[in-house]
Amino acid sequence: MANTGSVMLNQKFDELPKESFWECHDLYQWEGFWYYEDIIQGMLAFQSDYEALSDDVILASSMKTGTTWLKALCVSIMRRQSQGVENVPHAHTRTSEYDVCGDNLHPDLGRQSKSSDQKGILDDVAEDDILTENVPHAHIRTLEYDVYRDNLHPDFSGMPSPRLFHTHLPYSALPDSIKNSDCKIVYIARNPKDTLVSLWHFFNKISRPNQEPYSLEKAYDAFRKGVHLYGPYFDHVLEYWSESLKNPDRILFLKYEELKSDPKGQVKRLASFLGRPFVNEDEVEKVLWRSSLERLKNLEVNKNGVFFHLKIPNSSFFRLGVVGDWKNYFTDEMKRDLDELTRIKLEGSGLHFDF
Ligand SMILES: Nc1ncnc2c1ncn2[C@@H]1O[C@H](COP(=O)(O)OS(=O)(=O)O)[C@@H](OP(=O)(O)O)[C@H]1O
Repeated sequence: MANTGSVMLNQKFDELPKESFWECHDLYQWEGFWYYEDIIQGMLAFQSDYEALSDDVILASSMKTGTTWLKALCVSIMRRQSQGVENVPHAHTRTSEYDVCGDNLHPDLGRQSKSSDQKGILDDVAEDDILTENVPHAHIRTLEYDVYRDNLHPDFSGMPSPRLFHTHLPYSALPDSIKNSDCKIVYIARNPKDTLVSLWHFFNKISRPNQEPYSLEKAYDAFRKGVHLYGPYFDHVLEYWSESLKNPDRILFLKYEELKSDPKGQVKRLASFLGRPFVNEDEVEKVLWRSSLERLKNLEVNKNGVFFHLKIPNSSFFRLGVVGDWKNYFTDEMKRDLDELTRIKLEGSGLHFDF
């Protein structure tokens, strides 16, 4: 079955539109969006195999829009001790590390010891604080990549509910099983200019570590045309935006910039949507601190660990995390042009990014 599928797919790949990405990867266009070949294979397996449960939570995002932060927030929210032991899905994120994908993957748990320079940060470490053990991506897996790329029928049977997963796929590419279920989806979007700058830094770091950086001008052109991993960015954002308008109880649409400007308000909104409202302000503060960039990037596991699935340093997921970093890179013309493209693409949708 799997072999037949991959033979058919190989034939199909020859017919797909193909473009180079960062001059070191091939991207294929599948139903309007651009992916690596192995991601298309993972996506097809995900689409045909995944059976959504009504209490699943699917986090979704285009790349570099706040995925790592959203995963950290959801891990922290779902594991809060104040919910009572029976409500805390103690093992469920950890289950995704071991049971879902098999435990032959040797996750780098990197459990740390307290060295004097980390002491301030690690004073906060508690039993329920698994973010100290591994990068947020290892706790909430990206389905089409970390789960289905190497496994056509992963075994989810040991996983307590609610199950938390993530996907970078556009809404149109989600399995029908998710679209037709009551399970919740949380999408995070970010303004296109910072998204592009973040994407540019990330792929220069992971794909061209010993080469000249891919120029910002080329990256800009590719982003503008929508030819980037999981692009076009605007189509991705708009699909989830319009679904969230149709179905606000099922799809929560967050913006990175709003999480930055009103962290407490937005994280309360997120916790309530997940069915885990906070009982007091201390809890809100704790979740925000545990998930903060400042803290995460200084944890030993994120400074020196490697995300075994992508074989890239955990540190590459944490950089500046500010709104408006594009101002340090864009020319006036790039700003004008991308703002105009954004205006055209989002016109009439009700969605806007004022950053
Ligand atoms: N905890 C936390 N808080 C705030 N911001 C954070 C956090 N973790 C990561 N980041 C910043 O998010 C950017 C990475 O985006 P993603 O996590 O979506 O990347 S990925 O798609 O999962 O590879 C990247 O943004 P830039 O700094 O602008 O590059 C990260 O620095």
